[in-house]
Amino acid sequence: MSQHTVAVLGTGKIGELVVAGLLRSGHPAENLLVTARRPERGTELAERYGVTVVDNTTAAERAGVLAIGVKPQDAGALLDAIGSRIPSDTLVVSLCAGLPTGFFASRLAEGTPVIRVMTNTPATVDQAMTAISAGPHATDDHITIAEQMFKPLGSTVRVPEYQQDAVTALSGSGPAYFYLLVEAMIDAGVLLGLPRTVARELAVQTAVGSATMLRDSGEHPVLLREAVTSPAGTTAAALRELENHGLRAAVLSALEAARDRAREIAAQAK
Ligand SMILES: NC(=O)C1=CN([C@@H]2O[C@H](COP(=O)(O)OP(=O)(O)OC[C@H]3O[C@@H](n4cnc5c(N)ncnc54)[C@H](OP(=O)(O)O)[C@@H]3O)[C@@H](O)[C@H]2O)C=CC1
Ligand SMILES: O=C(O)[C@@H]1CCC=N1
Repeated sequence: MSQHTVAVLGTGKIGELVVAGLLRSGHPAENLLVTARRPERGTELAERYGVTVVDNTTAAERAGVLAIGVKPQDAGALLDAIGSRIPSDTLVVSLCAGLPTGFFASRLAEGTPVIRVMTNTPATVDQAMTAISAGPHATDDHITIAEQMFKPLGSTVRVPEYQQDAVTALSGSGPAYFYLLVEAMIDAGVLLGLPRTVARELAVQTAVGSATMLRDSGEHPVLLREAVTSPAGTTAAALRELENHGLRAAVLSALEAARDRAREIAAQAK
């Protein structure tokens, strides 16, 4: 991986996480190019990471691996501008929600390998969940390169591309659902009279402890929940309210809405 020149086109939140992760994993800064729409963003990235800021065309011509980090709505214009400058042996890795690999392939030279990746913001603390799919012309070796890019940021899994909109709904957007729950628990603690700082510490450590148990025990969440739920106890009273208010149905609808939005983004992309 470190021998490849990697360019991140559109280095916003997710692009920056990729840059930071590559550097943390020992990828040489001199083999890393970034592009930014605003000059001040480029300066910020150069100062923070010691990476080289170039324009999109230069990145397209120089990089062996091109990560597309722009919003899906900006990807068409970007590819229309530089697609013809990307050599067909460049590995194109899309980080974009919704867009199928065919969207990119149709704007690239015939034979260019394309991979679709869906990561998430816990990459910040090397706890990302990244799903990787082979698109047109992507071989096992290309997938391995993508895995080497994302393994330093957390876990990776290979999925068929048709599952990527569901992945986006679950793990791509997923951190936001947990943050919302924690936020609501903090507010509820305050409602019950706890100082906000105490409520925050309780809610965050409870989330961290519960997540660690989920990962490390290998137990089904139902069993972990049952172990907390004493007969005629406090937890059962609370869980009844969550079910009464449709938490489970809300989660099902929420993920369907996210999946549908990914499809809509793809349908609207030009
Ligand atoms: N945020 C998340 O949790 C996740 C996002 N994604 C995907 O990652 C991608 C990026 O999302 P995110 O990082 O949140 O978005 P950001 O808006 O933070 O990043 C996109 C960046 O691309 C820049 N940009 C746009 N057009 C160009 C261009 N032509 N040349 C150079 N730079 C350009 C933008 O510049 P400017 O700052 O001027 O707007 C911005 O900095 C999206 O496709 C999204 O679907 C995937 C998984 C999770
Ligand atoms: O909200 C979004 O569209 C992006 C994709 C997954 C997470 N954030």
